[in-house]
Amino acid sequence: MDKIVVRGGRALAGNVKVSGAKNAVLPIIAASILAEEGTCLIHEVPGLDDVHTICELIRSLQVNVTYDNETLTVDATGLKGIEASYDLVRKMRASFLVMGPLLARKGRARVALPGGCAIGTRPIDQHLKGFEAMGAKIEIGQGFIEATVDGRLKGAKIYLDIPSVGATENIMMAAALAEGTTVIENAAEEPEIVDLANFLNSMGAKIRGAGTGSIRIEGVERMRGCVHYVIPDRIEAGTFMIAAAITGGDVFVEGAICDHVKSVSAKLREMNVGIDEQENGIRVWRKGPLKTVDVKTLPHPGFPTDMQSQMMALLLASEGTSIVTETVFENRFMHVEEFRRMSANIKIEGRSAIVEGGVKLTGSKVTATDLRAGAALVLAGLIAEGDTEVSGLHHLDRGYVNFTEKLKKLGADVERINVEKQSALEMEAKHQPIKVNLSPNFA
Ligand SMILES: CC(=O)N[C@H]1[C@@H](OP(=O)(O)OP(=O)(O)OC[C@H]2O[C@@H](n3ccc(=O)[nH]c3=O)[C@H](O)[C@@H]2O)O[C@H](CO)[C@@H](O)[C@@H]1O
Ligand SMILES: C=C(OP(=O)(O)O)C(=O)O
Repeated sequence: MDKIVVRGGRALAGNVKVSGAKNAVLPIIAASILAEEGTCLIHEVPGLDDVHTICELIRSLQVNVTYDNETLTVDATGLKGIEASYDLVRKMRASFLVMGPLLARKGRARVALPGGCAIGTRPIDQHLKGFEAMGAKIEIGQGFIEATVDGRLKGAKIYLDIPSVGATENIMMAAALAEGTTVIENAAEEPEIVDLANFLNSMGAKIRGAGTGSIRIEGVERMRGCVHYVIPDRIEAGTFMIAAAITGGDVFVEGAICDHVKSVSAKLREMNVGIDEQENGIRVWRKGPLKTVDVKTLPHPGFPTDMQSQMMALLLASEGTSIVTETVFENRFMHVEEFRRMSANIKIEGRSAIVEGGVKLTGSKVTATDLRAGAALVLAGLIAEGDTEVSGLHHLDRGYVNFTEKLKKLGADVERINVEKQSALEMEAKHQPIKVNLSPNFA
């Protein structure tokens, strides 16, 4: 087990490079199993735990996968299985994204029920509604969802009750190989949807409208391998933008796409943070005292829920009271309790958190309750008095590559420590034999 130890007080400065987007690469890897011929060469693949989990999953379906130097090669020509086990789905909900591609290519898919998680119940009714509209029969039992279809899926008009990212992706992947045209209305508009559509189109799919609320997919009979470069991670970019702002630093976030982080940049500007949008990244610096702002999470292009806890950390450093409202997930305030351990004053009222800024944070032992909470606690640690120890890093490792190293390079006093190794060393030091001085004077 590891923990991150942060000693607050340093302003971050320098250049940090953003890795490929977790939320883009996961559906892209799921989609790669649609290729009946050729291999997919996917570049800018971050070495995250979630990426390894989805690779393990498609390997269990007899797909050949190799990962080298941020490039993933997928050969799905020999795809055989149709099942995603409970162990893999439990580890990572995005495993559910293989359902659409399997159903489209094999006519059958059996995937363990994802269940709830730390941020909410996260149902999958919209995914299933889409598959059913395309002619699939859905059965749920023994902890699995089984979808089957006679022949090919049929194109359909699907209206999503919620612009769900996962449902839009799953339906888009299934529809790519369906017979006829599918239209997804009230589709999610996140940049990751556009990246997936671009990938599918390079594989031979015919998708238009990705990035808007209405996506039109003309089904094709076969798909093939292709070459693709994954977009930079806008949530990692936003996290480093906040790291610069919270510490009163000056950081160039290399690779950040300005359009993808528009809502974060807008809020930072309102808070008195300097934002200089450049072609290959964004420079972020603190202009003066941080002003308060209210924040409401919404589907893209609104403020992302995946940036809510990091933003809350920043608001703790502002001068006054702000209100953070979470509308995407019903239970994404678990980090509040951990911030309170650091002396933060935050009150929860329904779906809103009332955050009192300007209270000096104190370093303490805290636990990441989900992956973004892990990053947010480290951010708070950067301005706390004394040491902050963040555990529960299996969450953080799902979504951030070399987080500690990247912060260190910017000048943060931060260390990742293996707890077992550290206590073994401490024990060893305690039990060192007492050295006897055998110099001639004592002989
Ligand atoms: C791997 C990945 O890309 N994960 C992202 C994806 O998750 P994910 O795709 O799971 O998120 P969704 O957009 O589907 O969920 C948004 C809301 O819709 C609800 N819902 C969703 C599907 C459904 O069938 N029924 C239903 O009610 C969910 O419970 C949630 O309240 O988008 C979220 C919202 O931006 C992000 O926080 C996650 O980081
Ligand atoms: C909630 C997140 O991811 P996931 O949907 O994979 O749980 C996230 O990236 O913050």
